[in-house]
Amino acid sequence: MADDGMLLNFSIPDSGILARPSFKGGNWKDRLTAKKAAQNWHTKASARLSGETVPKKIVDNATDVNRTELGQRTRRTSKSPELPETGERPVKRARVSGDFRPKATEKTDSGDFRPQSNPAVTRRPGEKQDVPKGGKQIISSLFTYNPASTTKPKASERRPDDAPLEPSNAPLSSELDTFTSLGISTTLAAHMLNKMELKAPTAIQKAAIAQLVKDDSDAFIQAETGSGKTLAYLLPIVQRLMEISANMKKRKVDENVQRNSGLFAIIMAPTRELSKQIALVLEKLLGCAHWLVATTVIGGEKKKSEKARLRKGINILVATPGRLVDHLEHTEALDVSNVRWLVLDEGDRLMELGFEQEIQKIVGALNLRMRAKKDDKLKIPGLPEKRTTVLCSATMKMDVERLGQISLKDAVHIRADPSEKGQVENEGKDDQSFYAPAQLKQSYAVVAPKLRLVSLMSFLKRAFARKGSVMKAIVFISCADSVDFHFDMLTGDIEQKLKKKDEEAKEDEKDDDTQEKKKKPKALQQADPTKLSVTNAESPILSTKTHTVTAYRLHGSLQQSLRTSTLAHFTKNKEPSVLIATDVASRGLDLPNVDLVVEFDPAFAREDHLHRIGRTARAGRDGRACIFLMPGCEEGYVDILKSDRKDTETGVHISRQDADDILNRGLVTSGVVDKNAYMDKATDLQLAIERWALASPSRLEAARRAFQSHIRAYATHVADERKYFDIKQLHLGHLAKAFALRERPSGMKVPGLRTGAGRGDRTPAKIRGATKESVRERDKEGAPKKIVDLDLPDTQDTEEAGKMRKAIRAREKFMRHAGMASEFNLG
Ligand SMILES: Nc1ncnc2c1ncn2[C@@H]1O[C@H](COP(=O)(O)OP(=O)(O)OP(=O)(O)O)[C@@H](O)[C@H]1O
Repeated sequence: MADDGMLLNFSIPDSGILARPSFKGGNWKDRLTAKKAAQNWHTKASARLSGETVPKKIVDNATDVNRTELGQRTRRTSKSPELPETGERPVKRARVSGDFRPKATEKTDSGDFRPQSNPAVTRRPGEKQDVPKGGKQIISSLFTYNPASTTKPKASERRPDDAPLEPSNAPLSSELDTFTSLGISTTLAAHMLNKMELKAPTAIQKAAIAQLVKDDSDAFIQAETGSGKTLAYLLPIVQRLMEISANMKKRKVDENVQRNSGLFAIIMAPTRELSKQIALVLEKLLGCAHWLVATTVIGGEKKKSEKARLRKGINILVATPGRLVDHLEHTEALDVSNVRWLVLDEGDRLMELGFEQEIQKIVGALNLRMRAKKDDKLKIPGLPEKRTTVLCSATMKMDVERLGQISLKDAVHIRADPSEKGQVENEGKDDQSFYAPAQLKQSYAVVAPKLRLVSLMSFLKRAFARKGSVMKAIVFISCADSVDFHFDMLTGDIEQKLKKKDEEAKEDEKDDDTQEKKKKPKALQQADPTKLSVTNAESPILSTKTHTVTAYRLHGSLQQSLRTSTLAHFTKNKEPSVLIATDVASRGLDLPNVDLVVEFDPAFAREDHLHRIGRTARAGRDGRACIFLMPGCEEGYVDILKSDRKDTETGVHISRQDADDILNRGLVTSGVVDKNAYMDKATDLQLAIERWALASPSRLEAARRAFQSHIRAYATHVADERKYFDIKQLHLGHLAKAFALRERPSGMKVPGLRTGAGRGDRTPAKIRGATKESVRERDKEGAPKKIVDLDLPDTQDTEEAGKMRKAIRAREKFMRHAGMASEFNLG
């Protein structure tokens, strides 16, 4: 065969065909450890190639960083050594607390194998490590031992629902549907058009206004979130009062209704924020009837100034129940004998929060004083003889029936006419089914506990990547401590830690601390978790070169004035922003331009979920919502969410995302799916967050508190849904990683967690033999905090145990509600 002139160079280098990888990143010790590990493997691999047998090395499956300085994670890059097929681990791997799974070479989610290399951890020299007394730092790789999804995504779930959907809560578009056609005066309608830009009523407004303007029957207004229920009850009241006023003028009884003519309407709402919001809408409406005066009496405000306002005279009062009862008992000037409209906004929430007694007291006082005034000669002409009570919510069941017994008589159930555009035909359907707005695009993300934190970051990074794609987002988190932790992290200098990951020069190490301080942007230094006075700051990790993203926090432990100013700031901010909040922001709040709601922690009940996602897609606008679920029993919750819309065969369309998609889209900018790239980036991010948390004792403390509170909150899902949110299925060790923690949960003394060795059954909710006091947490002042005690009896099958469990659940529910009441700082 003729020589074709090509020479193939098959010469083998002296080092052999197995090139030694070069290691970058980590400090010198880390690199040395990794290098040794690779050398070790290299020797074994060479020996195998030459047919020698290698004695099996017994490796410790727990790594103690107190003992061993952990090496730089051996990345699975093209430079990394390939995995030996024997299943031997080249280096030690870390074991996650409570993780007793096989120690052999591990299979990743995608089915490929990754070496159980040194744990993915680097401790920066100079980092202060607040390691628990006698405790170990448990470090695990992000992508190992994650539970696999138990469900297969359906083809339809894989694609986002791009079809434009008819909004179900938008104003009606027919020319015939006007406010005046419903009995609203031209003055009021013109005012709404000119000053509030409200042209036509929504479907629920059409139904409610027509009823309440002409009739004094009690009513039960139920419509989906963002459908304009506030105006549905406010407009008829203002209209009726304007009519009475005009009537007085005509009969020359008086000039007009004056502020001292009497209190005619009371509107009660469960939270202070909602009360203020209602008062704001009312104030705008009263712009065309300035002689009518409205005010608020809510907890957290100065009682003295409220009393002064009540003394001057008020026609419409917006109140939280606790404060109203207080004034009824102690403020003589508060005369309720003329009250003819009582509105209970978010009626179901009022009952849930245990305001039954307060409502009973208020209704009792109104009845008593109204009767006493019956024969009064100085009656206001045109004032109805009977009081109308209106109950209002997007979700109402069970408790509301009880509320109805207390306050409603022969109530009319007002719902949107199903023949209106976008409305759901409810005929023959469960009367207690509630819907999310039809145009709201929903998705769920299946994310393993260890990946939760990086997935959230990636999700938000992606959402805010392009300016204008998402302007405002709300992230719902179960408890205040966790909100603080996540807010602090979002506003922390993690990006800097990420950038610095490869700069491991010794000079750097020496003055690491000072450099850290210098590089901290001003805004970030403010965002100290211990300083609750800071509720907004720039988020470097979400901001891009072209725009800044601001993070906000909101929860019930913040001072009322801060809560109010935070919401006002978030509302006014024209730049991209994200609000990290507890359920304090879930009910009734109308925050403009919220395009995305993320339920990072699922709501405690399906109704709460509907209210949360209802913060977007309001009044016909678009919106997106995503709920994070963990693989396993939580995935079953999707079926519940799908049943939220029963007008279609398949239920509501909810698309699915997996952690891989989220991480790839959020962290890898090339757009190409590259498993190695996103895994590396996610690991870097997780490490940067862990280093950031470890660098400050106060942050570490905040992370632990957040983790503990999260577990406690998890135990308070309603009984019906506990099969999806089963605390016994929670892998606490993995979950701790989502709080940037490297310590054993048992060492943290999580209430409800069995401490010590032998946690084989991993049933943290069981605290057999534990006294309440032993799991009771104390607040800063040393006062015992409320606890959720889930102590279940061992004899679960006996009738007695069944009864006991019922009683315990009832108590839990109470505790939850009691906890929420304090969370909201109500009344
Ligand atoms: N007729 C209308 N035309 C246009 N926008 C309206 C109309 N009525 C109300 N809105 C707007 O719709 C938004 C939602 O109204 P509102 O807060 O009353 O909803 P809701 O039904 O009480 O929601 P939720 O159940 O979440 O409390 C507000 O921004 C309000 O200004």
